[in-house]
Amino acid sequence: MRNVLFIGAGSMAEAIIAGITSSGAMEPASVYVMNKSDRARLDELRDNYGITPVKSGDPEISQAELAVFATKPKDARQAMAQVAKQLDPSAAVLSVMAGIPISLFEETLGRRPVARSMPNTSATIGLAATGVAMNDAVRDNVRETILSLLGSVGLVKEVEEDELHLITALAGSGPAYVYYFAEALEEAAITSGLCGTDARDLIIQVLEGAAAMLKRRTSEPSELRKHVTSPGGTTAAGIRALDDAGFHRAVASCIRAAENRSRELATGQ
Ligand SMILES: NC(=O)C1=CN([C@@H]2O[C@H](COP(=O)(O)OP(=O)(O)OC[C@H]3O[C@@H](n4cnc5c(N)ncnc54)[C@H](OP(=O)(O)O)[C@@H]3O)[C@@H](O)[C@H]2O)C=CC1
Ligand SMILES: O=C(O)[C@@H]1CCC=N1
Repeated sequence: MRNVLFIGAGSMAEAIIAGITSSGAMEPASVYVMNKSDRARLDELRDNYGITPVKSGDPEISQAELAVFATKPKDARQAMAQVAKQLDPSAAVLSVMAGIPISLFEETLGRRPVARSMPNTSATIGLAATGVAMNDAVRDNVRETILSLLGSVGLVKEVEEDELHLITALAGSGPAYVYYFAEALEEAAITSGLCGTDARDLIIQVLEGAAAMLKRRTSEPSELRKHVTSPGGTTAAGIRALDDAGFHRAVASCIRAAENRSRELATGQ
């Protein structure tokens, strides 16, 4: 892929730009970025990553082989309209927007290869967990390019388009749940008397250690939990308190609410 155009220059665009430029998947100068109006933001991305800011009407738009749509879902139609006349008919589309269906790109930008993905902000450090669905105009070479581009910023699973709602709830939003859990742990630790720095350092190490243990895949999560839980001990008391507070129910509601919201976004709500 020679030239990639990002339409939208917010946190998700930056996470992917950081990932693909630092991994060497793309030459920074071949990465073009446009937004709605925030020129200072484009300059910041240029200074940090060496990418090329562009605006509507610039010739780079018609040179793009891949257009990455990364605006908020509510701005999707306007963003498509902004480049529709200039995009080359053979340019492929990669969307990272929650809820926006492949069919909307086909209707607005004409029949062309479209991949709809759901990465997450851990793309910044090459650790995204991404789901992607593609239309049948995507040929093998474009599929490989898209999978390798997304693969350069983390793990990628090719899925059916309808599954992306659940993947958005689980993996797109997922880092926020972990940060929220970290916030809650830190608040509890500080309230109970630990200093902020110690609490933060210990929590980060707990999360990193537990993720690394899970990643070895030598034991099920429930087995790993049992190894920590001595009968009549502290962990059992803590888990009982989580269960009494409806932990499983809360997590299930969280995923269901996020999945439902993704389905609503697909209908323009
Ligand atoms: N944040 C996350 O964790 C994740 C987000 N996503 C998806 O990524 C998308 C972007 O989210 P996020 O990066 O957080 O959003 P941000 O609000 O950070 O960024 C949105 C960007 O879109 C630009 N924009 C708005 N309208 C237009 C337009 N008409 N033409 C060109 N650019 C436009 C904005 O420009 P300006 O500032 O000039 O208005 C801004 O650069 C969303 O659809 C979200 O669902 C997916 C996975 C994870
Ligand atoms: O909250 C959102 O809508 C976006 C999609 C997944 C993560 N952030």
